[in-house]
Parts: sequence; structure tokens; C-alpha cells
Amino acid sequence: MTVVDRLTTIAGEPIVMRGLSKSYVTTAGRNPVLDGIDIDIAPGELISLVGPSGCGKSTILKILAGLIPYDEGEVSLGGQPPREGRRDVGLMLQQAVLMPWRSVAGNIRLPFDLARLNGPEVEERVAQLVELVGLSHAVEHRPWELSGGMQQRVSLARALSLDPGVMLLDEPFSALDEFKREHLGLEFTRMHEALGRTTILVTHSIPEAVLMSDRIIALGANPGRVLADIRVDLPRPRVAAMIGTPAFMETSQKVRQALVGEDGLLA
Ligand SMILES: Nc1ncnc2c1ncn2[C@@H]1O[C@H](COP(=O)(O)OP(=O)(O)OP(=O)(O)O)[C@@H](O)[C@H]1O
Repeated sequence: MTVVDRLTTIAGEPIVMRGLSKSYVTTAGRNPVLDGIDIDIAPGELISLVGPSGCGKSTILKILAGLIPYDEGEVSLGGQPPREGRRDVGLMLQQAVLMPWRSVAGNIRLPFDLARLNGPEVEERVAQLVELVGLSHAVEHRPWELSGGMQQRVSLARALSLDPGVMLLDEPFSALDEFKREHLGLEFTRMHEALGRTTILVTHSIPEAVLMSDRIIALGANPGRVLADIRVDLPRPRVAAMIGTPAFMETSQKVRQALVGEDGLLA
């Protein structure tokens, strides 16, 4: 099987979190951050985590990526416990971490280099990814020559490079202007619909969550817990024309309701 075949035939993996709890130990003592999180994600589902700053969204992704330990509960991806560096898990963190000495193409090629994959198919795949994230004009640029949004796009392309069965994306479009954000969000959704990777997206944007997701998990803070699990009943493929339709607005309203405090404002 060639690299490209593998890239287009990989299927999503289920993700299970049961009774997941996590505290950070700080100089001020033990800080409970997640308390009894139960989330089941079916193979190929795209779910969004939304909730106030500090409710533990990034912590959930880091636990799933095997970057940090957890205290209690069960966590599995494709039936296996989290482990750092798994090639079948694509992670994009909030801050793009790029190699300063590598070009845009070189940064996107990094996972292939680490996996000792090379040749014309890899070059073709890198070129496809560069084009996908709209950086064909900057392919030889170094990270410091890029805007924050462009760096984020390199980071997204790199997370997509090995076409993993599980994608963990922490606010992947936050540094983009609204036009590019909607465009790339829909592009990503289109790829998701074609390839069916299981995806967890952390976002602060309720409209973005509604447009892209099958389900939206609303989280509360102190400690982080699931407030609501809301199904998005919009057909696929998702298209821009769905934004603002009654079904879209109704779902957005449900998410908002789950997150507002007693004063009616988002926490
Ligand atoms: N390494 C750490 N050590 C101690 N406390 C931490 C650490 N990382 C995160 N925290 C704390 O854990 C809580 C959850 O952080 P986390 O980054 O998961 O939240 P978040 O929901 O992703 O927030 P945001 O929306 O602002 O990105 C916060 O109170 C944060 O201060």
C-alpha cells in the first residue's frame, strides 16, 4: 500500500472517556480541573468542546494525546490508552510550534521525515496540504516570515499530514480573520466528511461549533464538567448557506442556554 493509499483509506477511531478526573498541583495546592468527565465519541464523529476559559478543554486534548497524565477514570482511543507520539493521532495545539529553521513545506513534511517516509508521493501530499491551507505562495517562507494565522495554517496542515484516525484540534482557526476562518472551517469540514476521521475541536465560537460538528459538548468550569451534550441536526455536507437558518439558530441557542449563567450572560 502506498503512502497516498494509506492516507485515503484510514478510518476514524472511537474515543471513550469515563469518569475522567484531573487535578494540577500548583504552589497554591491541588487544583481540581476535570471532575468525572464522561464522553463517548463514535468512529468518524466530529465533536466540539465549548465552554469558558479555564474549564479544561485543552487539558482534555493533552490527556488524549498522552502529553499529561490523569488521576482517575478510563480513557481510550481506538481501544488503546493515550500515548505520546502516536502517529494515528494528529494534534494541533493553540500555539503553533514550528521549527524555525524549516520552511513552510519543511514543517509540513516533518511528520513524514520522523516516520522515515519520502519520495514523490510524500512531496505530492505535502504540496496538496500546502495548497489546502492556502500557503502555495509562501511555501519556502520560514516561520518568522509568516503571520500568526499563516503559522496556524502550517500547524493544521502538519497535524493532517499523516491523515491520522483521530484529530485533536485546539482552536485551530483562532488567529484567522473571520473570512479565512469560515473558509478553512468549511474546507476542514469537507475533508472530514470525505475521510471520516474522529475529530475533537476546541473552539470559543458557537457558530463554528454548530457549522462543523455532529455534537457539541458544553463544559462548565471549576471544576470542568459536562453541562450538556447537544446533537447538531443539520444535514451533511455542511455548506455556508446553513449559517443563520432556523435549525442553525436553534442549535446555537441550545448551546448558549447550556452555557449562560444566572445573569443570562455567557460565563
Ligand atoms: N500545567 C499546568 N499547571 C497548573 N495548572 C494548569 C496547568 N495547565 C492548565 N492549568 C489550569 O487548569 C485549568 C484548565 O486549563 P485549560 O488550559 O485546560 O483550560 P481551557 O478550557 O482550555 O482554557 P482556554 O479556553 O482559556 O484555553 C486552568 O485553571 C489552568 O490555569
